[in-house]
Amino acid sequence: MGEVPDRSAQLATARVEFVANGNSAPCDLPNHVAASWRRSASYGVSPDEVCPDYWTDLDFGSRLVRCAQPVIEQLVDQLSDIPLGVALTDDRARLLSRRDSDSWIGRRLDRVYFAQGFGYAEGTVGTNGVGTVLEFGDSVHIVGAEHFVDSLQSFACAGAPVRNPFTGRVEGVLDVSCLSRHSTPVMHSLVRSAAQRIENNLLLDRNQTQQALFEAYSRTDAHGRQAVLAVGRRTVMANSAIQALLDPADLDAVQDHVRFMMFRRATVDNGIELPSGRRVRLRGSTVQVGTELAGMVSVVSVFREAASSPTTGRALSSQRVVGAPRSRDEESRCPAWREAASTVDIAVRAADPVLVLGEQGSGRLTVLTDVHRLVHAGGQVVVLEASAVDAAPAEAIARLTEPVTEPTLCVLRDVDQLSARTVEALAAAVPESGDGLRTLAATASGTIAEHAAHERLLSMFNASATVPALRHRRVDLPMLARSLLSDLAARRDVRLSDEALRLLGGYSWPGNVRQLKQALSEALARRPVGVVEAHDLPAFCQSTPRSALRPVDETERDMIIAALRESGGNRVATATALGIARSTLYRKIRQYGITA
Ligand SMILES: Nc1ncnc2c1ncn2[C@@H]1O[C@H](COP(=O)(O)OP(=O)(O)OP(=O)(O)O)[C@@H](O)[C@H]1O
Repeated sequence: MGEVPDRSAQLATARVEFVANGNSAPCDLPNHVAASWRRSASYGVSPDEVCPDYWTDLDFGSRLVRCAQPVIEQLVDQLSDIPLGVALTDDRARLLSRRDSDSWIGRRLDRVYFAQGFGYAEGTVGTNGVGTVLEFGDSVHIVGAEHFVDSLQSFACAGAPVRNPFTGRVEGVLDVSCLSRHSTPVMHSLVRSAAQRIENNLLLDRNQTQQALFEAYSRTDAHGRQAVLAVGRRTVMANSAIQALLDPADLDAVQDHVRFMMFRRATVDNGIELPSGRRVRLRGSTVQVGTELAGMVSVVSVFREAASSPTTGRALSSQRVVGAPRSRDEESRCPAWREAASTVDIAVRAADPVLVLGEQGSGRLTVLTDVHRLVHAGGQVVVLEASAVDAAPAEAIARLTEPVTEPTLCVLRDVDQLSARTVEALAAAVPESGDGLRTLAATASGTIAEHAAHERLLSMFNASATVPALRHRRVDLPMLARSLLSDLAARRDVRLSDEALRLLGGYSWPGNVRQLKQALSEALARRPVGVVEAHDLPAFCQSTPRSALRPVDETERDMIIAALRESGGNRVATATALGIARSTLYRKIRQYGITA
C-alpha cells in the first residue's frame, strides 16, 4: 500500500518551495517532519545529494549489534514479501549493520550510502528515518518527499530508538527502509516492537553477566567468614566482612586495583599496600559469560607479618618496602601504580632489563627515571627516542653498548614504534647479559605483543611493569595535581580550589598525566598566583565524551562550554546564542559529557 498520490504531489511541491525560499510547508505535514526540515536547512544540508560521513572506528561486534542480530533476522523474515533493508545504527546514527531482503534493494541503498560505516545524522543527511529519530527522541516514519534530500525521495524509512533498559539512554536506532511505493504503516509498528525486543535482549544479556557475577560472589561468600569483593563493569558487591575489615578509602583502593587487574589477568594473587598503610593480600578470579567479562570476585586478607610471610611469593616481593622508591611513588595511593613502581625498583636494583607498558603520557619514563635516581643517586640516565633510533640505529647501538663506569639507565622509548629493521639490528647487537652497572629499559604501549617482529627484542627483558592510565588511578589525582603545580610554578603560592579539583577528578584524561600537566599549565597562564578556580581550567576538563572526538567535535564542544559559561549555565540562552535548537544543545551536552 503506497501513499495517496495527491498527498505525495502536494508534499513534493511543499518541499520544493521550502527548499527554495524557506517557507513552512502548507500541507498537513507532521510537526516532527516540519521541525526536521527547519533543522536540516539550518544545518546547511545540501537538498540535492546525500553526502554522509564515513567512520572507520565503529564497533561492529558491540553488545548492541549482538543483541539486535536475531531480532533483525526475524524482522526481515516477517517482511520478506517487500524488498527492504533493516539497519541498526549507534547513538550517533552511524550504521553498524544492515540486512537486506534481496540484493536489488541492497544496491539501491548502497547507492545512497545507507551502508555499514556511513553516518545518517540529520545534520549531514537531513530528514531521514535514523537521524530524525535521534533528534526527535521517538520513532518516525519518513515517506518519500518527507525526506529533505532529493536523492532519498524514492525511499520510505521507519525508525525507532533502542534504549538502554537500565538508564533509558538511546543506544541506537533500528530502521526499516524500502521504496516509498512499497511502504506500509505496519512497518512503523513492526520496527517499534522490534526495537523493544532488542531492548529486552539487552536486559537479558546484562542480567546474564550480572547474574553470573552475583552467583560467583555468593559461592565465595558462602565459604566461611572471608572478606569478599566482587567488581563488575558497573556493579560492586562487598560483604559485611570486607566492610568491617577495610575503611572506605582502603576499600576504594582495592576496588580500583581489581578493576585494573580484571581486564589484564584471569587470576590475581597480589600483595597491595593501601592508603591507610595496611598491607593486604588479594586473590581473585575473573568471571566470564561466553567471551564477555562479567567481573572479578576476590578475597582480601590482611598480611599480619608481611615481611616474613613465606607463602606469598611474588605478592610479597612486590611489597618490598626496603628500597621502594620515595617521593612521588611513595606518595601514590594507587595499588596498581605501586606494584609497577615496585617491579621497576626490583629490576633497577638487580640491573635486570625491564619493559614498562602503559598508555602514552601515563608516566612510564617518569617511573623509570625516578626509581633509578632514588636507587643510584648520581647515576646517569640515557633516553633514546624511537624516531632517533630509527634514524641512526648504529649510534643508538653504540650508546647501548659503550662501557659505563657508573650505574646507568638506558631507556629505549616507545619500542613498539621502531621499524622491524631497527629492532633486528638492536636485538643482534645488544648483549643478553648486562655488566651489572647498566639497566636496559624500554617503554611501550600495551599492544606490543601483537607486533611479531619485536619478539626477539622483547625476549631480552626479564621483567615488565604496567603503569595504569590516569583514569585508573583517580585516587592519586590530588597528589599528582599538587606535584605538577609545584613543578610548574616553583616558589609560587598556587593551589587548586575544591571545585577545580572536583572537575579534574571527573575528567577521563585520555592523554594521562601529560594532559593533566598541560591543563594545569594552561590554568596557570590564566591564574599565575593564588587559588586556581574551575573556570581557570581548559574547557575540555568540563566534559567526558562517550567516545573519541574528532578535532571538529572538540571545537564544537569548546564553543558550547564557552557559551554555557557566558550564560551562567542557562540552557535556553546558550541555545539561542549558538543558534541551535534546545533539543540539539541537550543532545550535544550528553554526547560530549559536558558537566559545566
Ligand atoms: N608522578 C608524576 N609527577 C609529576 N609529573 C609527572 C608524573 N608522572 C608523569 N609526569 C609528567 O607527565 C609527562 C608524561 O610522563 P612520561 O614522559 O613519563 O610519560 P610516558 O608514559 O613515558 O609517555 P610519553 O612517551 O608520551 O612521554 C611528563 O611531562 C612527566 O614529567
